[in-house]
Amino acid sequence: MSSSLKPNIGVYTNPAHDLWVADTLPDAQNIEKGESLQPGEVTVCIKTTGICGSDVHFWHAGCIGPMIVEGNHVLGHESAGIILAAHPSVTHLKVGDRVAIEPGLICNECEPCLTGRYNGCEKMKFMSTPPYPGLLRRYLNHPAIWCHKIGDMSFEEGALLEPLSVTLAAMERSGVRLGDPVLVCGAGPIGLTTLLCCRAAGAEPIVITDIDEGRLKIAKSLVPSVKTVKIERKSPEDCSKDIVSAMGGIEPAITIECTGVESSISAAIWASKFGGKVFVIGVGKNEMNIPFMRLSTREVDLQFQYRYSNTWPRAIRLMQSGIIDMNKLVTHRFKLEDAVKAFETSADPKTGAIKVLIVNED
Ligand SMILES: NC(=O)c1ccc[n+]([C@@H]2O[C@H](COP(=O)([O-])OP(=O)(O)OC[C@H]3O[C@@H](n4cnc5c(N)ncnc54)[C@H](O)[C@@H]3O)[C@@H](O)[C@H]2O)c1
Ligand SMILES: OC[C@H](O)C(O)[C@@H](O)CO
Repeated sequence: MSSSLKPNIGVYTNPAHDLWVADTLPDAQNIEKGESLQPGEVTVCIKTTGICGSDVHFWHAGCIGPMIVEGNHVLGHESAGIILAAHPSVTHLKVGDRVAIEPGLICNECEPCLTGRYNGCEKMKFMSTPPYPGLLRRYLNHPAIWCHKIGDMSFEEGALLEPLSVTLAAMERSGVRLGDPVLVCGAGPIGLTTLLCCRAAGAEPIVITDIDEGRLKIAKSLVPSVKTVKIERKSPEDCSKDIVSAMGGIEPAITIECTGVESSISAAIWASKFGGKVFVIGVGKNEMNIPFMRLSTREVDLQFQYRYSNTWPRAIRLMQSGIIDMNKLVTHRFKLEDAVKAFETSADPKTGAIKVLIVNED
């Protein structure tokens, strides 16, 4: 290990909506003395971290539903880096290995954990969801089992495995098949990743919606065959007519909803074919009005996703093979020391930011 580590710094927010970079744990001196690791842990020098909409939300709103920022809180859960030290009990990772970090630490005892759907673990410590500090730091101690080797993949791609994981979980449970007419609502990072996955899965035709023309242009540049619909101030039922028309008169069999906005979910329900499915990744208000009788009389399934489980190995294969290329989603890069600028850029729609990355240049 290097004998002169830089001080460990992290990116914080608090209930007063401040955002700042300051010292954090583990302390660099303790890392150097080899005193900071518990059995099963490794120290990772984090190289790249993506900013997620939820990070911006924790900063601006101070909460997501019941997850509330109550003190000084480190953000970030989309990270990749290099192993700096390993506890002697760790056998499958060594110093110098490049890894992507899965941010959720589970209890391994409850029914969801024991049946492989560990995203349902009630005791999940999801790094960056209060009160568990996030990954936006220079150095991190993390259980080795939640560090996935990425070979020679770039750290940027390693960081993008987390949003890809969200979409892969949705792809698996929504059951998109070859030739399915698919609607993707929202062309943010998750919607665009979903678009790439639906194209790779052979969905056809694919329509993507957004209220922002710029984001629809990016969708078109990623997947030229996609049909785009700019959502105007119309009723959800009228928006659904625009969607079906863009699909060439075909009603979507599956919608992957990536906004969490009530009117968008409703439009997707109105557009769906009899027996179709609206699969909601987006998160939104605690309670919503949706066209219940349309769901009922058209036997449209409404399904939801909460994070992911067992997606990283699959995501790594897709990224490494080039089947999914998310590099074009990266619009901005900032140094860790400039994280405040990075967050301001990510939060400002005028910047055209899609995925903003924070890079530790050590
Ligand atoms: N379920 C999960 O585990 C999980 C994980 C990650 C993200 N999410 C959620 O997924 C959603 C998408 O994430 P993101 O990072 O892409 O967010 P984002 O905010 O960057 O993107 C959402 C997009 O939806 C567009 N939009 C807003 N209203 C719309 C409407 N009425 N019709 C069509 N488009 C509309 C916005 O312009 C934006 O481009 C968010 O709600 C996020 O919190 C959920
Ligand atoms: O990808 C994971 C998600 O962003 C998180 O669940 C976040 O929304 C709340 O913790």
